[in-house]
Amino acid sequence: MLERVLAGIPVGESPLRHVAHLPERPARHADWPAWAAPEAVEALRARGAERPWAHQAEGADAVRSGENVVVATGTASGKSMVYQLPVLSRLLQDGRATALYLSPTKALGADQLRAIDELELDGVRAASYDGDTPQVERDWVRNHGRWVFTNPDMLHIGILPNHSRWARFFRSLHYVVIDECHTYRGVFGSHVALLLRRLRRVARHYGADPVFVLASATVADPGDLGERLVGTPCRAIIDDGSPRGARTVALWEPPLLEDVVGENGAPVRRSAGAETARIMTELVIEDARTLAFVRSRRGVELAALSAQRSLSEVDSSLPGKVKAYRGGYLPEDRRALERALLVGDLRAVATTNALELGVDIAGLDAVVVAGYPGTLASFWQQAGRAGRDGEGALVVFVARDDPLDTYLVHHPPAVLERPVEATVLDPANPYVLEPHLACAAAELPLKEESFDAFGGTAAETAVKALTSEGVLRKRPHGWYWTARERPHRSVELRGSGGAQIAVVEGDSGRMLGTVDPDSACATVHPGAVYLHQGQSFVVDELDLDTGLALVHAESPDWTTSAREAIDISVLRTVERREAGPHVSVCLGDVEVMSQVVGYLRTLPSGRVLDQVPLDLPAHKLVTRAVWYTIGEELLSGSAPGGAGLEPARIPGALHAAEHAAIGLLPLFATCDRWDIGGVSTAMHADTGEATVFVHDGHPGGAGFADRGFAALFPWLAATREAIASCECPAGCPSCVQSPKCGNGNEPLDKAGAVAVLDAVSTAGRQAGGSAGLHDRR
Ligand SMILES: Nc1ncnc2c1ncn2[C@@H]1O[C@H](COP(=O)(O)OP(=O)(O)OP(=O)(O)O)[C@@H](O)[C@H]1O
Repeated sequence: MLERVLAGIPVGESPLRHVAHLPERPARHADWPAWAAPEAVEALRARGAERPWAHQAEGADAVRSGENVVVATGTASGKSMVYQLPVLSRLLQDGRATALYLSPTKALGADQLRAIDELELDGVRAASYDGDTPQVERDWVRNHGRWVFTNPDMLHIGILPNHSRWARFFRSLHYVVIDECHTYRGVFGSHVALLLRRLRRVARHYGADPVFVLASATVADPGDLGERLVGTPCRAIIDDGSPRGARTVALWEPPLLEDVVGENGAPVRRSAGAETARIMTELVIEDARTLAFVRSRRGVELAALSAQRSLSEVDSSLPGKVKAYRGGYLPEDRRALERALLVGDLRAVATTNALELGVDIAGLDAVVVAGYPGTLASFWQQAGRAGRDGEGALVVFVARDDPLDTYLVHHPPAVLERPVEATVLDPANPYVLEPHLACAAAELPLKEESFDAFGGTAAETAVKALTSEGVLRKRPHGWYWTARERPHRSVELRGSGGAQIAVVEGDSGRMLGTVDPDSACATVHPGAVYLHQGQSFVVDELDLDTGLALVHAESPDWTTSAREAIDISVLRTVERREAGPHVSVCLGDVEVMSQVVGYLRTLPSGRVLDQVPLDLPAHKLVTRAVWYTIGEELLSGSAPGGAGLEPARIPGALHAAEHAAIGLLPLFATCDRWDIGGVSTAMHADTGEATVFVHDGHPGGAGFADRGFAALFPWLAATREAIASCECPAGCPSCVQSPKCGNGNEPLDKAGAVAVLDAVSTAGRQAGGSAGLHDRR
């Protein structure tokens, strides 16, 4: 297959940066546990699981014996059985017992519910309770449901606030299943962690103490993720006993285009999407069943279309064998596509990450990953769809024009040998904690004993703040919510809070969706191209006062990206480390003033059409940041190991180092480059020195800057490598240009950035690496 996709490319122009062969892994089996209900075992066997794999038996045993468990094994390793076996057995053996299943999306919940229904076990009474459940059915589920399938949003807004109507269910709650729990990261993860603390408190109120079963893609330290999410220790099951076929992994960097120039004359690479369409075409001709993961819905449609076009020139029967798949399609259409791919009627499908989670598709011949999906965990989840028992499979990772992707294809161990990342979330963020404590108090009055479950002193401080603001009232028996309106609706689990901006089609008045007020200026500014379920709209007007963005349907050729100008001031330094006399590294609270000053229009080829100025208000954000300062002697080179930069080059060098560092932080913290921002300056008023800041993009922070602080020197070393290994002469989107730079990517000094990062890294090494640095709190 690899030879086929490389055929016709002249030697010397090969985009292949590395090829690795991953060996086959045979299955390890165990026996069905003696406690399992025979009907459940029979039903699972009838579905093809003759005997459990070793990790399934280990996990299920632990759950049955009352341990909280997080199972973090590979894609399609049968994680569902780890909860299905103990939950079904309990429901069959105890006619009162109940269980709750939570999934991050309604579609995944529906898939898992269908899998349970197909087992046809009497008396289990599994039912979904989400936004789509009709009112009459809701009453039935509350009164009779035994295994309730829902999502965090519905638990938050529909179930916990009305817990007294769910008394029967809570009283007998034995198990809570949290599927795909690695998706609960960043601010969303912090919200879900607090929601689960509220759930445990309500369950305890009814005398139940449920066991938690979490299923996760492989993540580093799953036990820690489980404990952070649930608030109590979790045993990690990681020793994967499922079989896996051999795989070849190819790292691919699209070539630079000769006749296209980007911003400031920078070279542009062929887009990952175009390259992916080409690879898909070759694989279809080779008769390989292929899945291509593309980052955007629009990209998915374009890749499928382009592959169909090329195939029509080969054989008129081939274009029909390629399709697109993404969220926003009707469930029955999605099912039909999944089936067609599984049975081989379809040869290739281009998809968004909608096919990454939960959907039971595995054993394909090839997977193409177009652009790093943000985390290694996601990458392996996607790659895991390829590989059948006893047969080879191909995985191609195609780099996008971006520093992180560049770094990865040039540093194969960072993809192939690095442990997957830990999932970052911070339930102590006061911006998240306070509203959940208000919800908790509205559910059941808060007592001092409750503080421990919500983070101890952080919770106490938050409750005091809420009391002095008049949100809660202290009475002899605890803190009470006294307003008539409950607080739940004002807490947005998937956003940072505050009133959402409604996106409305001007002509029809149809509401398409909502966006976070914090990101509205960047995503729905006038002129922005806004995608909704694959359809393209252009924003006519953004009114922040009324919370309205008016759009009309239009599909221009270009995409838009907002440009932000940012200013930062230090409110409090929480931690500070000195790396020798000239470099210090700090973590603290900052105030970020940002303003969207314009937007860039870019063609799919990468060619930048123009920058359009905008006049929008500035936005204030109080959050966490990591920053390092560099003394003048080290920048100029008068100190040993210095960067040797003329004063005129310093701003460009720092700016370039900051951009690339933002691009590389996702390697160390599970964030997206859009979750963080940065500022660099040759002289900062608060530090008195040249400073590079990288800050969280959410109020109160989401834990990303903290991760950056903990891993600063490895992070800067990777940043330096990403810049140095890019072959462009003076900076391009693959290394130091940023897609959201408010200064139009000027000034940028690529060589200067390498010199600065070398000087800082040397100072760090001489000070004894990150572990040996002098700490000052
Ligand atoms: N012990 C077993 N023996 C044979 N097949 C099994 C066994 N356990 C599970 N399977 C099958 O393996 C496939 C994957 O199972 P499942 O969907 O539970 O995996 P998963 O780890 O949850 O997947 P994902 O990574 O997509 O979340 C299913 O088709 C299931 O029927």
